[in-house]
Amino acid sequence: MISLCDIAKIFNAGKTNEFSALHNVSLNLRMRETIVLKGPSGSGKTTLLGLVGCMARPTTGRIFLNDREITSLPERFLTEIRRSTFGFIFQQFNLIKGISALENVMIPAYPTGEKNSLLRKRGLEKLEMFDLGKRANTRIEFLSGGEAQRVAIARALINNPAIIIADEPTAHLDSKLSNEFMEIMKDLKAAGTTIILASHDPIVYNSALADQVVEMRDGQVVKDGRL
Ligand SMILES: Nc1ncnc2c1ncn2[C@@H]1O[C@H](COP(=O)(O)OP(=O)(O)OP(=O)(O)O)[C@@H](O)[C@H]1O
Repeated sequence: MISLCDIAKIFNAGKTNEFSALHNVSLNLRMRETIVLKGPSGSGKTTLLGLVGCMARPTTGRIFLNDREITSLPERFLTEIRRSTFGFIFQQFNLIKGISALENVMIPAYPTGEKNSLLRKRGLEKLEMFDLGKRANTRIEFLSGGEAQRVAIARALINNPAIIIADEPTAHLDSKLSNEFMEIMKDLKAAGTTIILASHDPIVYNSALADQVVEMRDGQVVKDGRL
């Protein structure tokens, strides 16, 4: 279970441009389920994903990951939890041009300090999961949109995360690729992965995959429904 207790996030606190991005947010997210954060642009979805994924800390409130309070942990522990527990998929995939699909997939695993040959093997396995073994040495800019999407998912899986966090993953995809993305999420869920998606795409929030849909507006949860 991931529990958020009375979370607030204030940017630029004490300055003239102080902004309250999240307030009074309390949520329970169950492991092995699929949770969708839904809401208009600026409602706080990305900020919330960042807190859950240990990329930032709340200004006030506490976050528990499987009963361990993570909010007050020193930075090096947060970094370790982030690396070992979470896989991230970003809106425009954030793949690095000029290097190969395989090198992109390996990037989140470099800090583990594992031998390069082992990392390459692991990266290839992930690419092969998505039928991309043949494209391993192809530079990112030569891949199709669908291939790039699957490389981004393979990269998120390189450290075998228990939790996948995806921020507007279908925002730049056509309906066919969006549905393909959800099919891949379905397989990951079946394998026991917890999936947290932020999206205002009906293909995502109306998906049968969603166990919980959290609706956000102006930095607050306005609806928290289990389906
Ligand atoms: N580092 C920051 N400094 C100041 N304000 C920020 C910062 N990050 C986010 N915000 C503000 O917090 C609010 C919530 O942003 P957030 O990105 O979480 O919303 P969102 O629901 O994910 O929107 P989108 O769908 O457009 O990504 C926005 O008004 C944004 O401008």
